[in-house]
Amino acid sequence: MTAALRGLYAITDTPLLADGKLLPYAEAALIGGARLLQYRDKSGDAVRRLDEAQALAELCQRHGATLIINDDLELAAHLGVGLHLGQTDGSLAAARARLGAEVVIGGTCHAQLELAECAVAEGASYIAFGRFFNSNTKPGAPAATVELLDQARARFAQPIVAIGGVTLDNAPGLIARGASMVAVIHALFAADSALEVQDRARAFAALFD
Ligand SMILES: Cc1ncc(COP(=O)(O)OP(=O)(O)O)c(N)n1
Ligand SMILES: Cc1nc(C(=O)O)sc1CCOP(=O)(O)O
Ligand SMILES: [Mg+2]
Repeated sequence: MTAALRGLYAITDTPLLADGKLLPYAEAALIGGARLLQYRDKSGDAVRRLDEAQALAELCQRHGATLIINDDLELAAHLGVGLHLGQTDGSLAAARARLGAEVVIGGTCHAQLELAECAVAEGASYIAFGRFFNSNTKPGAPAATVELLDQARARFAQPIVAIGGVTLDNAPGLIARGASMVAVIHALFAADSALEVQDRARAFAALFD
């Protein structure tokens, strides 16, 4: 079945979800209504990465959500799940050829429609633009404006992901301008409890009703 690419896109962050928070907080986001969950881990610890990604794949399956692996085609291929690639993370076309037609593959397009043209031509399932606001997680990411969303929506049929400093306050403006999904780390997972994550996820998800 093709994944519905609309709604809350939760992205994990290893430092933020240390001390045993990864699985309970990820599950809370899924219970709250996140439709996509990205495993974003920048460590080189292959054993832990495989363990964690496998556990997240089971959680996503249980909650009817789609798991996306950041950066790592081999891990995505091993688990048979989705993949997100940035501009320096390898060929999107090669990833599509390897993972097959049905798997969700996303591409980072920063604030450039030309990058989105390439991503679509190479088989991206969604195109991601950002950063729209100040980001706690990635403050140095190139900045994008909301006007870009108008242009992207007019030009592309593919679902559009908005990322970077997205909060419950600013997400409605992104959705109104054409974002099919909002990708969130800090405003979702920088929380004192799993219950708080669940409440925040539910509030993000309700913005798409
Ligand atoms: C949904 C989504 N959009 C953009 C990114 C950023 O990808 P990238 O530019 O490769 O940066 P890293 O996340 O790898 O630091 C993303 N991960 N997810
Ligand atoms: C991983 C990432 N990529 C970005 C981009 O603009 O491409 S912004 C970003 C960080 C998103 O985290 P937060 O919700 O905490 O700002
Ligand atoms: Mg990357």
